[in-house]
Amino acid sequence: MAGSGRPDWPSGPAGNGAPTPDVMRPRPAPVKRRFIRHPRPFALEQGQEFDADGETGMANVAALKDRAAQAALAHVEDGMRLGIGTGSTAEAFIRALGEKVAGGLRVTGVATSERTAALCASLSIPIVTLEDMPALDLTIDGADEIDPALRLIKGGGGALLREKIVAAASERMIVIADATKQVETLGAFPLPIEINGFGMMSTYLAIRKAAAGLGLSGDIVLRKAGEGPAITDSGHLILDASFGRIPDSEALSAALHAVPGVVEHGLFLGLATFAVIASDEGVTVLQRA
Ligand SMILES: O=C[C@H](O)[C@H](O)[C@H](O)COP(=O)(O)O
Repeated sequence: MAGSGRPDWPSGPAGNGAPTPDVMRPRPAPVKRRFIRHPRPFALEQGQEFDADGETGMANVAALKDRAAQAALAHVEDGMRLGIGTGSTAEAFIRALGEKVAGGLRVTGVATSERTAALCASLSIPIVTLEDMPALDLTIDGADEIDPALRLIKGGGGALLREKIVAAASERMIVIADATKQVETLGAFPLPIEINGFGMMSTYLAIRKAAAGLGLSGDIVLRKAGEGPAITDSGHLILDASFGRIPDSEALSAALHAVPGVVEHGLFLGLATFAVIASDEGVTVLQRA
């Protein structure tokens, strides 16, 4: 675009004329995870890979998710108002909850995504909206990363906004995870940032600047779903920011919230009451350090 001072953008992915800068290229599908999150307690070599569905080095990851989900179920009491999370670990919990409900447990849930709402409906778990039931007793949800202070990265499944609203409306939040999610410092998992589609390039640049002010850099990419951008349940876009290591999550959270166009980010700070972590050694409860 000669003379405008603006680079030439390819045509927009959002169907609204919004630009697609090179830096916002799609993220490759995370088929395999490199084992960098937590060297213990598994009998894996540092750097060894395992399949996302859990074939290497420790018991099937899906089985660990089930184990964490079952342990969390013990905290669900008759009559509770429940926030119900999103993702594969949350789905293990929902299936276990469905069996309890079929056996007579009475709960009323608020779903953190359309996907979760559909699964709950298929299992006859009663679901209402957060407008109908704005205060909740307990939310149970998964996470992408958990640090020793129970700070979380969430949003790998794109549900961060509703998940955060629901968690904040709950008296307690229990995080369920397999032990690969434990990290010393957040940031190996790209941080999801939900943004409004309007002015997304300006928002992207402002995020870069805010992060640079905290000494953070790295790729920030627009999440894709097939050929087009991934659209959240609330109609927004997601940027995944690979900062690598986030030494001050609170400062980054505040800096991101100050950017117009940022709807929410995947740093969950001060929301988790405790975490139920499943590994080959069993289930441990992680309290805030
Ligand atoms: O948006 C998705 C959520 O934050 C999930 O809870 C998170 O990505 C963890 O998902 P999973 O249990 O599938 O690893």
